[in-house]
Amino acid sequence: MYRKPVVIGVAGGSGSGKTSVTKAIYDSFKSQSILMIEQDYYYKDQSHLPMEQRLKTNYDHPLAFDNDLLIKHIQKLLQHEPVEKPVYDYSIHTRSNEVIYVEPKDVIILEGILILEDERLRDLMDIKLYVDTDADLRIIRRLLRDIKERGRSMDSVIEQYVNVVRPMHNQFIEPTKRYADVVIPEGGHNHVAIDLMVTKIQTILEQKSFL
Ligand SMILES: Nc1ncnc2c1ncn2[C@@H]1O[C@H](COP(=O)(O)OP(=O)(O)O)[C@@H](O)[C@H]1O
Ligand SMILES: Nc1ccn([C@@H]2O[C@H](COP(=O)(O)O)[C@@H](O)[C@H]2O)c(=O)n1
Repeated sequence: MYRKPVVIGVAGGSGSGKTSVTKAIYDSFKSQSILMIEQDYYYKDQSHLPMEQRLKTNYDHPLAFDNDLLIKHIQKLLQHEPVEKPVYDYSIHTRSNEVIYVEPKDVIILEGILILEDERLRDLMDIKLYVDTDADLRIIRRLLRDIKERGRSMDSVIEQYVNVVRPMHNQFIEPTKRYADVVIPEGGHNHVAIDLMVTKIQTILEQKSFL
């Protein structure tokens, strides 16, 4: 006998605060059974490509992601089977050799810029969130984070933002807001929205029937 997991999707532009929101929800459930899956970890494997080729990839386009593998993994977790989640290394623009063994849990949070773009992923979700933060704040946050944590230079972050991130955001990410059940302004420090989400997830968990 087991309970069907609750699946929550958290989308939003790069630097909007998706990871912060996801972590805040995760931390509220620590005593319970919860796991996070980052769509970034499911960027297509590029280990067969030379570095100069990897630098040219458009990482903000839906085709950059291996959603088939992500969906396969979610379906396994929904059937209470474990999966081996890939690990992504931003400094080499491909997956690392590691994998993380992930056990099924009662709550699964899926987080990523384009997590609401694929209808097959949306169909697996019980709740869809979109973290909505103005573009000026997003680029400032991204600049600081990518230099500190992702091994990038200021020039490369700005060049990528202007030529790729911004146009792809407007074409593919922002339009997915219409699929969201809840839009969370400003991201990780919106404690009211996070508390409301935690309460809602708890209610769904209690309502889910045992199979
Ligand atoms: N509300 C906020 N105010 C200030 N900084 C924030 C806020 N939310 C997130 N950040 C910071 O901005 C950066 C990007 O946030 P993150 O949650 O990683 O965004 P995303 O996952 O959407 O790219 C991180 O360094 C994070 O600490
Ligand atoms: N090799 C890569 C892979 C992805 N990116 C950028 O990451 C952004 C998504 O991550 P967030 O945590 O910011 O949501 C996305 O906008 C890609 O441009 C990258 O720079 N290099």
